[in-house]
Amino acid sequence: MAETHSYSYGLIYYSSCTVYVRIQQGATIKKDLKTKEILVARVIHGGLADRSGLLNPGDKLVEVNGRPMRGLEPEQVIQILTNSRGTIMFKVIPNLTQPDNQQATVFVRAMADYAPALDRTIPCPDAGMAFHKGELLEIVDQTDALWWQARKLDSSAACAGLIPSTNSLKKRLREVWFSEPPQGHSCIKPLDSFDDDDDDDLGVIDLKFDDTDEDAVETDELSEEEAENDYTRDGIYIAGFRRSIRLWRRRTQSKRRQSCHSCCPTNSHGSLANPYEEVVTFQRNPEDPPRLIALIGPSGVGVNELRKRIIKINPMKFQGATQLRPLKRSEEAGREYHFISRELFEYMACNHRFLEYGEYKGHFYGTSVDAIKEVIDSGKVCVIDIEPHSIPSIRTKRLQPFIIFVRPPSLERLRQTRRSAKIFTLYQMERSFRDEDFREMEQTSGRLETLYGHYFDRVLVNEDLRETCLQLFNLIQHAQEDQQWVPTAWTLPDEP
Ligand SMILES: Nc1ncnc2c1ncn2[C@@H]1O[C@H](COP(=O)(O)OP(=O)(O)OP(=O)(O)O)[C@@H](O)[C@H]1O
Repeated sequence: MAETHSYSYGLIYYSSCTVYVRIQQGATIKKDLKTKEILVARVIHGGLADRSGLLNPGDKLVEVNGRPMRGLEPEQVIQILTNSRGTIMFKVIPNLTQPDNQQATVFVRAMADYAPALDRTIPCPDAGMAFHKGELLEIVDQTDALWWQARKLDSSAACAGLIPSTNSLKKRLREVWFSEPPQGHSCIKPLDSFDDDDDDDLGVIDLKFDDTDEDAVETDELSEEEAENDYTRDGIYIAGFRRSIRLWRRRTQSKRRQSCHSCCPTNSHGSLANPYEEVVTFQRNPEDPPRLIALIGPSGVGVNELRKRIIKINPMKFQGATQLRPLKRSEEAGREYHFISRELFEYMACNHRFLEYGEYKGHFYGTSVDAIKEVIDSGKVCVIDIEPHSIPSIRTKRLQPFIIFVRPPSLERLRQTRRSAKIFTLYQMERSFRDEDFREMEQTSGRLETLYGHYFDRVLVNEDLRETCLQLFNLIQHAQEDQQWVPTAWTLPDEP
């Protein structure tokens, strides 16, 4: 049965099969279709009725100002209330079999959007509470299997609102998902197919290439041996992201973007599994390994630059994760890369041991979870730059990542601050930024926030490089030392 209700005495909302009405602020009533009696359906947490303690679900509303209620329709009851002036007297027969409502409050992070106004199934749309992905909710009542009551943590509203239970929301998301046109899963590819597709990509790109840029073109002549501003300090090797990895990212960018849309856990299909993620406040014990710091941002925004700078400031405290690749003459095992056989690489890829992997010029490259863990276990803060689709792989109890999204400033500020900056493109190693790069950065940034924003612990606007570096430094400290909301699963003891 659906519910209708009124915020004040004057407002009535109801749907056709509805026999619930909200009286005053904080309760809904319903008509029992068998007995024709008017009952209190629900008491809204924090509302007037709840605070008075006088009304409970199941109470029979016998009279209002001396007028019998039996046989009336809920909207007639509301009309009576609307027309009443001064004190309104309710005669109520209490429901003596109150359900045990002593449940613990649960905190969750919404992993899907919800709009009561668009939900045909909500019993009482006016009592519903809209929320967006990423918002923290305090669930105060779960007595009803289908509809819970919750408050937003960052809201000052005293009154709770109706939200769908996990199962109701899953059902609704499933309906939405089935009504969407099917998406191709281009992400499901055997390892070997990367090479061929990359060549295709290059073909397309070559056609688009602007002649005036010829001098700067390096495409396939890019030196693989070339490290990128890598250097050693105090005997510690400090690496930026290797060019080969970044080139691979560039080459496969369009495909990975597609795959994000069709099968990433942030679309309606993915959130089906867990539309509410239970969370708790968490204070890291100083004795525990540091939390992983993961930077995410649109290409060119400065994620790699920030990461390198932070590590350079204090290489004894911060470190990147060593990547895996076949050994070359000039390289030293365990410095830029760890080296493993192709068989082992494929085995690790199949067993989800990489956060990210790819192939460039016949060589596989990857960042393994073990490499990150190695840094963390050494007591250093591991700072990595990841692609958004890798977020679910790192959101584990083992790594406990603090995810920072690096957002570009306004177009105007980008033009001003990036005058001497060089963009790294598939066609050219380093060229000046153009307006179209800035616009693409802005669009990608918006898309990433829409798709993945609920995973971001903080957003950092990279305007002035020195200032952003300082802010990043402070954020990293905050991640390690201050209390935060994290998935409850991270705090549970390991199963034997
Ligand atoms: N705040 C800033 N002000 C000026 N220049 C910046 C700023 N942030 C980054 N840059 C410069 O912008 C360029 C691109 O930065 P970076 O290489 O870190 O991009 P990215 O986010 O890692 O993207 P990609 O991985 O695609 O290269 C570099 O030349 C970097 O020095």
